[in-house]
Amino acid sequence: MTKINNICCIGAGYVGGPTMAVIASKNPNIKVTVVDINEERIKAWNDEDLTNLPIYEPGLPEVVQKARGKNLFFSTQVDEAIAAADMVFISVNTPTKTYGKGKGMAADLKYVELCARQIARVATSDKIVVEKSTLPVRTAQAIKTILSETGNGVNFQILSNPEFLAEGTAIQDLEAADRVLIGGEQSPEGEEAIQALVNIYKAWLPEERILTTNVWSSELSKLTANAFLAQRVSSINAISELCEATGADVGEVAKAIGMDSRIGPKFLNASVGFGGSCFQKDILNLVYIAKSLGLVQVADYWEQVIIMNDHQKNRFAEKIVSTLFNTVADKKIAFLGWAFKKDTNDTRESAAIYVADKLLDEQAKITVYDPQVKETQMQRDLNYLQSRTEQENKENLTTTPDAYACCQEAHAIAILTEWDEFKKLDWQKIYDQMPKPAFIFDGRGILDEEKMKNIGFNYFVIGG
Ligand SMILES: NC(=O)c1ccc[n+]([C@@H]2O[C@H](COP(=O)([O-])OP(=O)(O)OC[C@H]3O[C@@H](n4cnc5c(N)ncnc54)[C@H](O)[C@@H]3O)[C@@H](O)[C@H]2O)c1
Ligand SMILES: O=c1ccn([C@@H]2O[C@H](COP(=O)(O)OP(=O)(O)O[C@H]3O[C@H](CO)[C@@H](O)[C@H](O)[C@H]3O)[C@@H](O)[C@H]2O)c(=O)[nH]1
Repeated sequence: MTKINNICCIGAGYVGGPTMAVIASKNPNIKVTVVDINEERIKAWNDEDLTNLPIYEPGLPEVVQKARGKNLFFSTQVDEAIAAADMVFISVNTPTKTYGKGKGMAADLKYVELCARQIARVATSDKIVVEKSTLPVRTAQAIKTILSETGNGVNFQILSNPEFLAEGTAIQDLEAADRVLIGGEQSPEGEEAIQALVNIYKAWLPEERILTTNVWSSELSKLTANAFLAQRVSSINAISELCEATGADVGEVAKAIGMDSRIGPKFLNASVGFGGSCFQKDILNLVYIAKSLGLVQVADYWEQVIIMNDHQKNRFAEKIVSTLFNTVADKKIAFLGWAFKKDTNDTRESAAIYVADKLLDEQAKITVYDPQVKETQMQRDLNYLQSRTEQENKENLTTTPDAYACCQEAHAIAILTEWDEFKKLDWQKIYDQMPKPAFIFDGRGILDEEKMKNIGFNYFVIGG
């Protein structure tokens, strides 16, 4: 029976950091070292001041504090940590390819391959290698080939253990996971490796929530779960446009359908469009896999989820322009929120970026307030699109650390992220400081429509 004493996790990002912090805090006898090539990130993970952790995630500082320096370590010494480990998690980024074959669709596996090669180069003892990153089906086979051709007599077992945490609720998702999925080889050695990983999760999760499958099912289940979740958002967003055209209310429709136990109430919030580092990337990857296999109808079916999401972001921006008398040129538009959802500082694929880009094309002046996102990040997000010069982005999109200052003198307020604190703002005070007519475009449906209208706002909500 393989007993794990030492874990190394390659990649100290949104997944590697929180996941290993929870594994370490629940398994005090296992030494867990999280390594990364990004020195700044590792420095932040080791910062004495826990408010400086590189990731904003409720509950994370407490878990890190519990284990860090005892059995949880963050380091840039990648080779040493790999060499010492019985089990190595690969938790590096797998973004959409931006070049070559599959550009704009396939997952870029170069970071994963580099990890496999590094493990192969450094290992002198047998190891279980765990795919934590989200990967296309059959990637484990590629990793296995790289690892088994080293010729140094070291044995490797490859497991797929996709992560299902959502940002903003990562700690509770990890501590009370609906399920943990472990895919492994159907052989005595494979079973033993699976069991070693099961034992780690069993430290805090009931065994019936730990599901074991073959490797390919595990890899495909991760992509499928995200595709189904994103599909729900695009489905309700499609209905939101229909609601706006007919006088139905998308909140009421979502409640009515969600009470059907076959549909269920979760993930039915109409919005300005889903963002985040996973949904779009994983669906594009699924579409690419289907296309590569000649499954045209399957590919088209899932691609529609992305098409609908792009449409939702566009039409929100267009609604702002058309409502403001067809011009936002030189008008101040206040953005409340930049993160892709509340309770995270992550902005990857955030709808706010695309809405801002469209409004900047229309020569708007945007001011943003987000409680956790830094201005440098916002500028990076915009510059990445290459729609205009960095100087122009800097001049036309500014930030403020205060929501009231953000909204002062604004022609319109656009709510892009559902931060709880936005609900508690003094909306009368905000109204008093705006030129009239004053507009709110609630892209998250978080404000009380009647109250806003009574104050005097022209209030537009998605699906209302
Ligand atoms: N973010 C999420 O909520 C989430 C949830 C579930 C699954 N996933 C998947 O998990 C994986 C990681 O996502 P993330 O959001 O944590 O990414 P991330 O970009 O936040 O972190 C990845 C880290 O890996 C590091 N890295 C890359 N190559 C390396 C190497 N060769 N050696 C050492 N470090 C290296 C990077 O410097 C980076 O800090 C992705 O495949 C993603 O799809 C993400
Ligand atoms: O009813 C809803 C639910 C979500 N969203 C949006 O959808 C996006 C994604 O939200 P969420 O799924 O909560 O966050 P992620 O951190 O992206 O988590 C998803 O992606 C992760 C990475 O693969 C998976 O591990 C998680 O299970 C999966 O929920 C965000 O922009 C949300 O605002 C909506 O617009 N309406």
